[in-house]
Amino acid sequence: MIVTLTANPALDRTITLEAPLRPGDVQAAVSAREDAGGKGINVSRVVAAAGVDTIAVLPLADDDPFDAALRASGVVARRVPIAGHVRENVTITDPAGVTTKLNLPGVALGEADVAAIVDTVVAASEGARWLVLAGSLPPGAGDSFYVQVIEAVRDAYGDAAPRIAVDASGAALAAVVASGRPDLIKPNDEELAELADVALDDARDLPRTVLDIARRLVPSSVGAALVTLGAHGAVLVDGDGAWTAVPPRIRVASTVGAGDSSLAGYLLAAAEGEGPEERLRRAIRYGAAAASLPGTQAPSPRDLPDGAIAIAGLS
Ligand SMILES: Nc1ncnc2c1ncn2[C@@H]1O[C@H](COP(=O)(O)OP(=O)(O)O)[C@@H](O)[C@H]1O
Ligand SMILES: O=P(O)(O)OC[C@H]1O[C@](O)(COP(=O)(O)O)[C@@H](O)[C@@H]1O
Repeated sequence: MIVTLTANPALDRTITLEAPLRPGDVQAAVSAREDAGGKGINVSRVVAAAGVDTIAVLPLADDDPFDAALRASGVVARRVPIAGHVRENVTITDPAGVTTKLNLPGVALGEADVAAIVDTVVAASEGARWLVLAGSLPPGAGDSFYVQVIEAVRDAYGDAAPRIAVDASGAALAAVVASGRPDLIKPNDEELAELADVALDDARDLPRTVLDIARRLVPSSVGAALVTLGAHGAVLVDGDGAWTAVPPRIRVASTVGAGDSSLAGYLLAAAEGEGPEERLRRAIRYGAAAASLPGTQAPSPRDLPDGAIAIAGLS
C-alpha cells in the first residue's frame, strides 16, 4: 500500500494551442482537458494504474466539483472536509511540447483542518509501505506541516511506520530536510539548487553538479535523493552510491505530471524489492511516459517507452 497526501490539490486544465504561445495576443486553442491533479493524487493515479493499492488523502469540501474528476480517476481517496473549493491550475501546451503553467495558491486551511488532515494521514498509513507527502502547502498549513505529519506517523507506528517520500520545494522542503529525516526526497534540479542556495546556470556537467549538492544531504539528513533533470533524465543518490540515466527520445505532449510519475515509478520498483538502478530506470521510464501523454494523464505500464535505459554509476 502506498499512501499519498495532497494538501493542495488542483483541477488541472490543459489548453492545447496549434502554434507557440504569444503573450498579449488572441490565439485559437485546439482543445482542452481537465484532470484531478496535485502531486500526491498524480502519484496515486500512476500507482493505481499499475495495479498497486493506494489511498490518496486530500482536503475536499462535500460540494466541490473537483470530486467528479477525482471519482473519474478511480483513485481510492480519503477526503477531509473543508470550506472552499480546490484551485484550478492552467497549463498551456504548444505543438513543440513547450509547457506554460499557471498555479494558484489554493484554499486556506484553518487549525482544525490541519489537525484533521494529520489524523487522517495517520489512520490511512497503518500497514502502508510508503507515505508520499507531495506538493505545495496551501495557505494556513505552515512551513513545517510535513514535519508535523512525519512525526505524527512515526509516533503512531514506530518501527512499523511507512517509509516517507517527500516531493516539495522552498521552505517546506527545507523544513523536512532540517528535521524530518525523510527516506526519499524528489526535487528537480532547480528545487535542489534553491535548497542548497547555489546557482546551476553554468553547470557544465549537470549530473555531477547535482550529485555534489545532494551529497551534502544524503545520507546525513535524507535517506536518498531522486533528483529529476527534465529531458536530461535523473540522478539517484543514496547511502551506497549514485547513478544517473537519460530518458529515451520521446515526442513531448505535456510535461505536467512527469515529476510525479517518476516518483511513482521509483516507488513501484521499490515496492517490488528492486534495487537503486531499477528504481532509477523505472522513474525515468514513467517520467518520460507522462511527458508523452496529454495534460496530466497518468501513464499506465502499457504507456512506458520501449528501449533500454543505460544506468551510469557516479562516484
Ligand atoms: N522532455 C522530456 N523528454 C523525455 N523525458 C522527460 C522530459 N521531461 C521530463 N521527462 C522525464 O520526466 C522526469 C521528471 O521530469 P522533471 O521535469 O524533472 O520533473 P518535475 O515535473 O518534477 O520538474 C525526468 O526525469 C524524465 O525522465
Ligand atoms: O502543489 P504544486 O507545487 O503547486 O503543484 C501542483 C501542480 O503540479 C502537478 O502536480 C504536476 O506536477 P509535476 O509536473 O511536477 O509532476 C499538477 O498536477 C498540479 O497542478
